[in-house]
Amino acid sequence: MASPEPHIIELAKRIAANTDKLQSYLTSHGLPTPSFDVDGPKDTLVPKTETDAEAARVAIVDDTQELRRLVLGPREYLMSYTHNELLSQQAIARFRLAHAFAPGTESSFGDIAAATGLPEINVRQIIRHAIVKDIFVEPRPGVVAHNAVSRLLAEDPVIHDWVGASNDDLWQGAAQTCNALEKYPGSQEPNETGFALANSTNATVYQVFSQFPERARRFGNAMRAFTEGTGFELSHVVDGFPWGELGNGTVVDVGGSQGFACFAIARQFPALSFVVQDLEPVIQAAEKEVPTDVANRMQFMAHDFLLEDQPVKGADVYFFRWILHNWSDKYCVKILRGLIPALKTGAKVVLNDNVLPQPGVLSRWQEDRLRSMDLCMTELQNSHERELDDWAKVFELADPRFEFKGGQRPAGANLWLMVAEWKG
Ligand SMILES: C[S@@+](CC[C@H](N)C(=O)[O-])C[C@H]1O[C@@H](n2cnc3c(N)ncnc32)[C@H](O)[C@@H]1O
Repeated sequence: MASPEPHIIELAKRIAANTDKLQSYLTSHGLPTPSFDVDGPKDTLVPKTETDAEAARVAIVDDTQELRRLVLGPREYLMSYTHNELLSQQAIARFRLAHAFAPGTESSFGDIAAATGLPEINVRQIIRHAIVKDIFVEPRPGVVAHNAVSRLLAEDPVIHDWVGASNDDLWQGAAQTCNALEKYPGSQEPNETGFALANSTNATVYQVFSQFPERARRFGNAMRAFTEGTGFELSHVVDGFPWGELGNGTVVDVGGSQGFACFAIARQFPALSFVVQDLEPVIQAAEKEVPTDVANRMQFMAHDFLLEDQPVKGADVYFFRWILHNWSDKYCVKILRGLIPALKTGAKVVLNDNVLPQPGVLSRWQEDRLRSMDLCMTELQNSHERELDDWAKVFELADPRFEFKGGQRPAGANLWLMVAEWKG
């Protein structure tokens, strides 16, 4: 019997086959091949509906990473200085190195130093480190030019904000998280976090950002880059719950921000009425921007769910989109108990939120994103992402009269829709 093929050969063959599949898809749809040339595409765009081509792309990401780690071996893998990747990205964002010269032109370390105020020696070390990570190119010694990645940083302010916030805010919090876990063992408080230690404060992330409007703006923009991506479309909320069965009922969107989710639902279900609740400053801004086609069915209301019980009594649905994952179990229980005085029998609490998968269900790449977000919640808020059973437990802890009915992730969506019914 032939001995089985070594795993690295199996991986390499799979990578070749999937790369072929991806390129055939791009060619047959007139799409550009991936390239970091300065004029290369910003994304390798394969619509999620193209399941074969997208599966091939995802498999390439997973398999190339595994192959790389295998050929490094455990020792070199662990000794590969991955944190410095963040340092050169942080420096590029902090000192606006990508903005020091225009895409399509060339520059020198000295000119970049003059444009940014950084010493030339630091510019050289940062840019040359970034170049080995595929950001910028050096076509001739000492001459720097943009590639597609540095060009994106130069031209897309939202991506620039994402890189800035993820390094200056998230990475700093991450680096202090073990210190916070030691200092505040088992804490569920949002001000006893790595982020708080990194900012030498005992304030929460919201309180810190309220003191630094520019950081708050950048963080908000960075989060928006994330939440406006594929899989977060509001159509999943509109189509993923039987809103029509509520007839002319009322939906309260708790922590509803500007009310975007309600606007989308309202357009599809003209008999429903909505109350959008959020903190006072958010509501003040939101009220000024209500689209006229739904304005007569939208009420905006300042409501702090940590300080007050739910003031809207007898609604059919209390909707929480991307709210409870921000809070530890202690605060989720508090928020849910705050609903109880308002709940009529049969009222539903609808969550639109992350659900952690069991290990190995998703691709390694997708799972890594979710596990990273899980850690992020701890770094920032002492919260964590939850498995479906964890969500059930939160309702059970809040009150046994909540019947958690589970949920589903609409096809192509990132967030799940989950329902609990009040049986009180
Ligand atoms: C991650 S955002 C989600 C916003 C919206 N539901 C969405 O899906 O886009 C969290 C929201 O919770 C709001 N929030 C935070 N603390 C709150 C509190 N104590 N009471 C009410 N809203 C709060 C924030 O202002 C923010 O709008």
